[in-house]
Amino acid sequence: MDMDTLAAIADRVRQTHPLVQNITNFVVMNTTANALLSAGASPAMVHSADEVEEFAGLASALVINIGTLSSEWAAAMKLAVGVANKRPIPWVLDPVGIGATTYRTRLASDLAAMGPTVVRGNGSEIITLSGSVAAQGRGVDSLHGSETALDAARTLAARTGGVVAVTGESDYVTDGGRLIRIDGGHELMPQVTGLGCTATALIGAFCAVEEDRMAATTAALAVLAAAGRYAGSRAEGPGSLPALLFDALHKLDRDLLAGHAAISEV
Ligand SMILES: Nc1ncnc2c1ncn2[C@@H]1O[C@H](COP(=O)(O)OP(=O)(O)O)[C@@H](O)[C@H]1O
Ligand SMILES: Cc1ncsc1CCOP(=O)(O)O
Ligand SMILES: [Mg+2]
Repeated sequence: MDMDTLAAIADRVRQTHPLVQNITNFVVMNTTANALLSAGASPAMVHSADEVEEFAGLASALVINIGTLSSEWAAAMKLAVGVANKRPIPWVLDPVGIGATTYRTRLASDLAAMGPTVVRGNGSEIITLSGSVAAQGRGVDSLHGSETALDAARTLAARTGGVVAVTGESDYVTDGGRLIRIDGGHELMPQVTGLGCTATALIGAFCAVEEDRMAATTAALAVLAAAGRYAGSRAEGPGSLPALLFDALHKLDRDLLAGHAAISEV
């Protein structure tokens, strides 16, 4: 997978403005919408059970993020996923904070059993969702480096039949067989809430324009890694990072991508 291929996927998002439906958490709605817009996609935060199915009939991709759950939202998520699977359109699962409570763990497992096109989580979330060990994690932040979740990621991908991405200092993407590593980003990124959710939403947008889900997921994470490194090196701290990150996503081209992110097949 070369940078030209990945940059071409990013260009396609910019040219076609895919409509991305997000059922996501209250904390990150604004950040996620701005990141999607900066990358050229068209975000819509639509979560009421009264309209999620109709909207999923129009969207080019669906993002399901369990960050701030309630039973009403959980029901709406399952309705929207039902439409996504039937059409079909790609849908991406972010199991935010799985392991923190029994309810959250059960819902994330139910959703994973519905066949997400891609699951994206941090190390602790992917380890817990894979079910290889008892619930891990303390909240929404990871206690595990991404490299410690690689076996779990492969196991989970084999079970869902889709792609699994684990993020952290390095990001990894697997379909259960191949494993791709993405380097870039910045140490300030985990100090800003919502950048994992941003990664998940970008994966949704990129899957809307690229059938090869390994390539789409790698491209989305490489774009965020490059924009994050570029923005992080110019930021004074976590306050200014989001604004600089949106600017970097907006101006990202092949050279910025190749100069600030690295891809390798592991
Ligand atoms: N130490 C780090 N150095 C560079 N990039 C990082 C680091 N930690 C996280 N990132 C990046 O921040 C984004 C969010 O990842 P992560 O923090 O793992 O998600 P979450 O917010 O869900 O825990 C990803 O693009 C990831 O590559
Ligand atoms: C802090 C918080 N609490 C519930 S959802 C959420 C946001 C988590 O976002 P991310 O995992 O992208 O940092
Ligand atoms: Mg997260």
